[in-house]
Amino acid sequence: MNGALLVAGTTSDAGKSVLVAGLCRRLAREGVKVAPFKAQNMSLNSMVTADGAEIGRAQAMQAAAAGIAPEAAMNPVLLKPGGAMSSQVVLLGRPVAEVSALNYHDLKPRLFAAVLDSLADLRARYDVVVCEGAGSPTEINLRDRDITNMGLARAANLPVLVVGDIDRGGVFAHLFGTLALLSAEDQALMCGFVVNKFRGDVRLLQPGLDRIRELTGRPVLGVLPYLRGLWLDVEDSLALDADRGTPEPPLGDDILRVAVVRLPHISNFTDIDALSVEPGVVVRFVATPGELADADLVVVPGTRATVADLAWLRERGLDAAIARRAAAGLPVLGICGGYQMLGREIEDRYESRAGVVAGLGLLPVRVRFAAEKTLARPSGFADGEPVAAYEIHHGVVAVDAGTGTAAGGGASAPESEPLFTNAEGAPLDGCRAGSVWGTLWHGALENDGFRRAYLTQVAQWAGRRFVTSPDTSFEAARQARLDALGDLVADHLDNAAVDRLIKRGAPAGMPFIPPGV
Ligand SMILES: NC(=O)CC[C@H](N)C(=O)O
Repeated sequence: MNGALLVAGTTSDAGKSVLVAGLCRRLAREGVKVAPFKAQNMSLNSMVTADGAEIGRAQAMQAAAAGIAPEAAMNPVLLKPGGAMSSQVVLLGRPVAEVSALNYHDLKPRLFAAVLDSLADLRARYDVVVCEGAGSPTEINLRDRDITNMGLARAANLPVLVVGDIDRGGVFAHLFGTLALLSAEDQALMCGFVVNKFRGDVRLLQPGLDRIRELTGRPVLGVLPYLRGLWLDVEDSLALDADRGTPEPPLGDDILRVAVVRLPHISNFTDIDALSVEPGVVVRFVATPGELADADLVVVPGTRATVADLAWLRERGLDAAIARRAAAGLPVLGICGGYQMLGREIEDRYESRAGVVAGLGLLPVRVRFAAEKTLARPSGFADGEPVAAYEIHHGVVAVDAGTGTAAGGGASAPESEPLFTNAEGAPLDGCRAGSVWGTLWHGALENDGFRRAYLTQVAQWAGRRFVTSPDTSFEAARQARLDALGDLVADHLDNAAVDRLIKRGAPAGMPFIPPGV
C-alpha cells in the first residue's frame, strides 16, 4: 500500500491524535511502513529526537505506534504558547522566533514550505503517511492561512477524514457543519467521518449515521467506543482533566498521594505519566495550598514561563506551603521549570525579561536564562540506577560553589548532592538536599529502576507503608496503550474503506453541500 490520509477533527481533543496513533499501529502490524505527520502542533508537551530536534510529544507517541524513531519531519512546526499572547515557533526542531498570533501569519509562507518539504520527505521514505490536522479544519476566519488542515490537504491532495467527539454532544451538527462551511474545493477532499468516544449501543446511533450519509453523501467509517485511561503522552492541557481512572490497588497497606502543581504554563506534564502507572499511586493536579496538605509528594513540574508561574505560585501562597513541607522533611520534586523555581535566584533576560528574581531558596542553585535553547538526550545514574532523559530549556542551572547546604536552613540544613552523575560519579544534572530534589531532566521517572527507588524513598519520608511493584514497566504500559489504540481502530473502523482512501485518494464526485463559504 502506498499513500496518505489526513485526519481532521471537529474540535480540539476530538480524538485526532489517538486515531492517527491507532491507524499507525494497525498499519504497522500489517507490515506497512507507516509514519505519522502533524504539520503544526500547538503544545507544551514536547520531546527531543535522537538528533536533538524538539517535536510534539503526540507525534513521538505516534512514531512509537508506527514502530519507528521520531524525527523533526514528523512535526515540522511546533508552537509553544508562553505569556503575553506570544508563542515560540519551533521549526524543524529548533526555535526560530517568538511571535504573537497576528505576526505569526507573516511567517506562514516559510513555515508552509518546510511543511510541504517534510511531508514529501516522509512520503519518499515511507509507504503511508498518516497526517493529523489541528483544531478544526473549518476555522473559516483562518482558512486562507491554514497550513495544517485543508490548506495542507489541498496542497498535497490528501483525502480527509473528520473525527467528532460524541461525548460532548452535538456530534451530528459538528460533522455536518464542519463539511458544509468549507468551499467546494475543500469539500471535494473530505471523504468520510468517524464518531469517537461513544458510550452505549451503536444501534441507537444508526439512524443518525444513516441521515448524515444521506445529507452529506459521505459515510461514517467507524464509531469508536469511549476508552478510559488515554492520558499517556497527550499533547495538550485539555487532557489534564482527563480521567486517569482508579489506579491499581497498592501492594503495601498505603496508597501514595502525589500532588502536581498545576502551573498556568505547565509543560511536559507527561513527566507525571510514569507515576500514574505505579499501582497505588494517586496523582492529582492542584492549585491551592489546602490541596497540598495530605500529599505525600509534591511535584513542581515544567513550565514555559518560569518567572511568571513562580509569581502565580507566590500569589496563591503555594510558596509557603511548599517551604513548610520541605522544612518538615517531606518530599518535593522540581522538574525543569519547577527545579528552577526551587533555587535561590533566577536571572532571566530572555523568557520573562524580568531580570533577577528570587527563587524559593530550597536548593542551593542559581538559574541563568540563555538565548540558546538546550535540547538534549542525556543519560546517567542516580544511586546506581540508570536514567535516560531529555532536556528542553533556556534556563541553565548552576549549583552554588562552596555551599553544601540548602538556603534558609541554617546549620541544620541538609547537605546537597548532585542528583544525576555519570558512571564515575561526576555530576551531570540536578541537586538534592534532604527531601527536596530538582532536575532539568524530563522523563527521568520513566526509568523503572529510578522511579521505584525514588518512590520507595518518598514513602519513607512521608511515613507511608507504600510498596512499589517490582515489575511495573513504563514502556510496557505505553506499548499496551498503543496496542489498545491499534485494536480500537482495527475493530471499529471500516479498514478496507480507509485503506482505499489512503491508496487512491479522494474519490471523484464528492457532492458539494451548501452553503459552503
Ligand atoms: N521545560 C521546562 O520546564 C522549561 C523551563 C523554562 N521555561 C526554560 O526554558 O528554561
